[in-house]
Amino acid sequence: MVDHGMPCVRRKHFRGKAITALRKAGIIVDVLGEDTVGDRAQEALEACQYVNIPLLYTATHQLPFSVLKYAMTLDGKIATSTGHSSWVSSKLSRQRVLETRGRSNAVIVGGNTVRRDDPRLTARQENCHSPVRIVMSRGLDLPEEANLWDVSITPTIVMTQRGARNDLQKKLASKGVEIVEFDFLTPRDVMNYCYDCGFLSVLWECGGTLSAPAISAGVIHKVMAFVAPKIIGGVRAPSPVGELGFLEMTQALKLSNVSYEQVGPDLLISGYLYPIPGMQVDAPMWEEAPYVTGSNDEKSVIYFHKTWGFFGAFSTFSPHPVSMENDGKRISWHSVEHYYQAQKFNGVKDRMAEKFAKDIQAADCPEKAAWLGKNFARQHPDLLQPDWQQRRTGIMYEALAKKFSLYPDLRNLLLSTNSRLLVNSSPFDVYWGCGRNGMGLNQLGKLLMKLRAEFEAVEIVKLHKSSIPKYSG
Ligand SMILES: NC(=O)C1=CN([C@@H]2O[C@H](COP(=O)(O)OP(=O)(O)OC[C@H]3O[C@@H](n4cnc5c(N)ncnc54)[C@H](OP(=O)(O)O)[C@@H]3O)[C@@H](O)[C@H]2O)C=CC1
Ligand SMILES: Nc1c(N[C@@H]2O[C@H](COP(=O)(O)O)[C@@H](O)[C@H]2O)[nH]c(=O)[nH]c1=O
Repeated sequence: MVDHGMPCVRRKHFRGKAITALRKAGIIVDVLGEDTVGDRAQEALEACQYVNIPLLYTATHQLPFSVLKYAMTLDGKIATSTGHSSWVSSKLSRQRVLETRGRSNAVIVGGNTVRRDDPRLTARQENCHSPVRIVMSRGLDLPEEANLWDVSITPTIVMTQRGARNDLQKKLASKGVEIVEFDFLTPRDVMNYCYDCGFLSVLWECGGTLSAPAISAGVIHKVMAFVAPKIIGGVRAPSPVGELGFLEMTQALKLSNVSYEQVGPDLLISGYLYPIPGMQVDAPMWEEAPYVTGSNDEKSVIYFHKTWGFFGAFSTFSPHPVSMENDGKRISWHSVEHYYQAQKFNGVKDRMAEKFAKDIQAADCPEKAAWLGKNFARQHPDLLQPDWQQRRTGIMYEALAKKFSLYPDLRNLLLSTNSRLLVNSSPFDVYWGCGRNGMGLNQLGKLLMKLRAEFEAVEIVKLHKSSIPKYSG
């Protein structure tokens, strides 16, 4: 395929003509399975897949392949507490970043990075491709003069919210900067925009304020972290990823296909937040049993997540009200999710905790109940009911048992899954779901399978009883 002898997979519809044409043009073409066989063919196939990663991700996710890159000190800071960050990583590491920029269609930073660093974000190579620079700024409180407004080398696009600082918009537009307005600026909207532009790979060089919502939105596929053997300290010094709302280590996002490379004095750690399409997940950091990948037979697995899916009723968000007993009183809940979230504060003798539980109960949809429950817990972990972490699985099980007992159709649907593995495929939840790389704990799936086994046991007893011949003396 390429002039330095790297092989490539041949597709049937290319058979013959393209290969001959390339060879005639003096390009060395190795055909897997013909010129390259055995272990080398496998290696070559992997090499091809790595080369094509942006294309594979873009095709699979319908979003450009996105890499979050940052340079941090050994104590996890990307700048000092004053925001000074030049430089955390070595010259050699920064050179690597320039090369990565040269292979990217766009580089994204947030408003703070522009205000603090006045970056150029070019690839700094003569006659070489430089990516389009994208600035995400909601308030548009950006300087009138900045390196990024010089578009003579490569374009700059400022993405903002409708109506933000029209005066500055005009000034920037007059310098040749493109302005794109969104009703509400989110990382996903920006990535959809990039996808529509035909971009295949995007490099995020922002700070933690923007990287966190980008990760939460599921638009970051790979992380490149340069770790410099330096310590800067500072409780307010920024870190590479801001608030993700996680409460326990089990929620940590685990990277797969991780590589470690020394670059000058620094260590470059790279890995994938989503499995590389078509490649086996290799997760060396995974210490718990990878429940979901336990079965090789895809047909034996039922994935559920969104309520509108075929098995959507398995989701705790499904609109099946449940009435649960509490202190001798029966209380009705709009969904299992409402009940579960409110239980976080149940029984806590505190007016605020009581109000939290009431607000969650009154939430007009399960999504709102989940959002409220998670936020309250994050802001007031002191108000969680004692031993919540230990008790929550049991609480969820009680609610599920009630839901599937109340609705015979749901019970039948659950029983119809026989012995198939049930997996909550939520990419954002590594406790109740399998997480984005399929390795989460899948607690919801496990509870449903436990419940199914209980229902089956009841069915067997019923069948047994009905098959005992009655004495008709
Ligand atoms: N060592 C390293 O690798 C790097 C270090 N840095 C350092 O980090 C610091 C800046 O990082 P940080 O403060 O986190 O800033 P970011 O670069 O993450 O920018 C945050 C800004 O992004 C804009 N934004 C647009 N949309 C959103 C959204 N949906 N959610 C959140 N923000 C959004 C906002 O701009 P607005 O306020 O304009 O609306 C927000 O203030 C600087 O000190 C810089 O030197 C930065 C990058 C890399
Ligand atoms: N501080 C820091 C980085 N910072 C990133 O590089 C940007 C500056 O790019 P430029 O103006 O083109 O040189 C800056 O705004 C931020 O996004 N990168 C790194 O590889 N290592 C570092 O130590």
